Amino acid sequence: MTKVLIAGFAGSMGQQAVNLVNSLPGFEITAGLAHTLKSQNPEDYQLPAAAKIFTNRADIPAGIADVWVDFTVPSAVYGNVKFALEHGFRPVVGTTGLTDEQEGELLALSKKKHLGGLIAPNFGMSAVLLMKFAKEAAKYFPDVEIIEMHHEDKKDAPSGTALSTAKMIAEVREPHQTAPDTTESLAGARGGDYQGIKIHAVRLPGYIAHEQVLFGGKGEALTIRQDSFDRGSFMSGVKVALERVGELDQLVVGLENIL
Ligand SMILES: NC(=O)c1ccc[n+]([C@@H]2O[C@H](COP(=O)([O-])OP(=O)(O)OC[C@H]3O[C@@H](n4cnc5c(N)ncnc54)[C@H](O)[C@@H]3O)[C@@H](O)[C@H]2O)c1
Ligand SMILES: O=C(O)C1=N[C@H](C(=O)O)CCC1
Repeated sequence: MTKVLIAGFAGSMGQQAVNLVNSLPGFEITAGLAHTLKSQNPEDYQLPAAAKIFTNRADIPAGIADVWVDFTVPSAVYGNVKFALEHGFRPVVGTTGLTDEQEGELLALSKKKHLGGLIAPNFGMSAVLLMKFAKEAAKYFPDVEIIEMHHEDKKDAPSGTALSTAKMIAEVREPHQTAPDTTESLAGARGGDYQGIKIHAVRLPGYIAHEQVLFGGKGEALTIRQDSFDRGSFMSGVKVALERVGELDQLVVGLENIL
């Protein structure tokens, strides 16, 4: 039986992960980490009655779980993953907001500890395919902008998926600015900039998670779009990660790298 700790179990994604792990043969939730809680009864969050709830990660004993699933907040994720690796938990991380420098430090720590894990900015198949297709398209259409659209409760901007998309595109094109002479008469009108790739972040009620990658060429354009209409759509990727994480001997970034 693989023992699982879920950090952020009371949140929107945490609750999806709880339901997933409860339904998976061979896996059991043994612990949960939360920030603040209305109830200390695990069953109020669909956790098994025997699961231990923690509100301070320093209290979590090594050995209580094999895998640390993280759907928390950008401000907590680096400390959580570092703690997980230092205490022998294999991290499966959906929380966004890690910097390149933080990812590099965590990768080095995972190698030192010979402990595998996965950091995936998006567990949805449509987003993984969008990123792959966008990287391919950028070889032929190097002028590109990204529009990501999310619910109004999202804490970080741009989304982890949009940043990953930009990084993958940047691998196959020369860094350059499209329309470099544009003057912004309203600050921020041209969006954020990753190596010359503009990223626009939309936050609106009713939305869940969506992304468009717009490519422009001479007399033609290509638009690639994905939509996550339901948070349940991320769970097939989390399931793959749970099943594969035991085979990894270091941290891997991107679900596409374990499919
Ligand atoms: N990788 C993916 O496919 C994917 C999909 C959706 C969301 N996300 C990301 O997952 C994260 C969570 O999203 P959400 O919609 O569930 O958010 P949410 O706000 O609904 O849930 C976050 C939970 O984390 C808890 N929390 C806050 N600080 C904590 C800490 N220090 N330790 C433990 N728990 C803490 C909060 O109390 C809350 O219950 C975000 O970073 C989001 O971008 C990733
Ligand atoms: O709801 C969110 O928040 C999401 N965050 C991820 C991101 O930042 O890319 C993935 C999609 C949902």
